[in-house]
Amino acid sequence: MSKIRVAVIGVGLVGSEFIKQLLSVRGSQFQLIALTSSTRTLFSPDTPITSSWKTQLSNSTENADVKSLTERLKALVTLTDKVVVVDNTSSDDIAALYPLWLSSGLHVITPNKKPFSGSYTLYEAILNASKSTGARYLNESTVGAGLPIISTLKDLVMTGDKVLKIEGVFSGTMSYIFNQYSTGSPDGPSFSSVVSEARQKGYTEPHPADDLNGFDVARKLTILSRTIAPSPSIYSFASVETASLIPPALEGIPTGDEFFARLPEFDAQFDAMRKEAAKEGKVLRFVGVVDPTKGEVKAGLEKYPTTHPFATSLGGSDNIIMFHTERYSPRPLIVQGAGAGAAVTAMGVLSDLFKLL
Ligand SMILES: NC(=O)C1=CN([C@@H]2O[C@H](COP(=O)(O)OP(=O)(O)OC[C@H]3O[C@@H](n4cnc5c(N)ncnc54)[C@H](OP(=O)(O)O)[C@@H]3O)[C@@H](O)[C@H]2O)C=CC1
Ligand SMILES: N[C@@H](CC=O)C(=O)O
Ligand code: NA
Repeated sequence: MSKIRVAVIGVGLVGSEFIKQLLSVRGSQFQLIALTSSTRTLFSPDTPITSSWKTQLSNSTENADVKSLTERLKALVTLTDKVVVVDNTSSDDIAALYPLWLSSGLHVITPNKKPFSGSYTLYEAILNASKSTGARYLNESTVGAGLPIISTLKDLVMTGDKVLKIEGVFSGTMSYIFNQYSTGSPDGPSFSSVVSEARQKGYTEPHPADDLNGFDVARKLTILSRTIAPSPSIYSFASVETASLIPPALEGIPTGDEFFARLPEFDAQFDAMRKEAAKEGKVLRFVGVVDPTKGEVKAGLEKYPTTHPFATSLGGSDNIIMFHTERYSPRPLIVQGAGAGAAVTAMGVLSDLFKLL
């Protein structure tokens, strides 16, 4: 039986859950052979990595060295056995290695948005490297976590449907925040307290400012645009028209902890926005739009009537994504459900691994 050998890079929230789910697949053709944290590498092609992986990794004497790991992984690729790198980091340095991995015949699976939403030069290098060897990259969890968003979009495009517009709530963090914060009532919990809850629930990016500045949504919109048709017209996610929620005084704060310490200073500012929306009979929701027909890609905070589906049907970290296409018109194809959190994100990553079988 041919094998798929799996090397995991990044063993944080999603990485740990992915390992747990992977190790519980019964009768598996998958063999976990390597782990890399930001400080340690464990390369173990012969001795199984087990549910005691944390101890195995911390007992490893090898410092983290992804380039040297890459060389060893390359040597394991055969005509029948695949080797896949699962990147569970949010690192740009790791993203820069995708062309090397793919051109070395290593498949790549990831929830990391950075490789696909950064510079078009990197994105093009990823596409070309994948084409040159046939090694695949799969990134379902980059948009809507485990929800079938990328696979649905690929199916629509591949079968000749024309995408007219994709719109929705693309951020689990923003969804959670505004579902709790803006319910149509002028009062409620403080803004900083609900952001803090979103972080505790594992919905936020490693630095929560990356959610609140809208960049996470801008990255997802870039990925969707490029999945419809690769084009340098969005040179990077920074070209997306994005309305940040970060008060100017908190821009550029280096750590999440410092950011949280100062966020309560701005609760009154957010409260005024909530009150204004409630006065109009509306709620606040952070939405994104990709409109290939108008060439428009944008993300920002909008007001919706309390009867709108974005107000009535979302709870928790739900994403809702509406695909308006030639075939799905005038009523869109809609995907909805939890769009952040370790369990559903790791499930999306594992489902990509099954696609390699
Ligand atoms: N949480 C969620 O709901 C979702 C997350 N994602 C994506 O999943 C990815 C992981 O998120 P999450 O698990 O929440 O974040 P975490 O911060 O919990 O995990 C990221 C891990 O990557 C490690 N890391 C960073 N750089 C390197 C490196 N160069 N080599 C090896 N390891 C490294 C970090 O180690 P250290 O802490 O030591 O720096 C950390 O353990 C991100 O790209 C995120 O955008 C996607 C969808 C949903
Ligand atoms: N921080 C992101 C995680 C998933 O992509 C979000 O809140 O949606
Ligand atoms: Na998804």
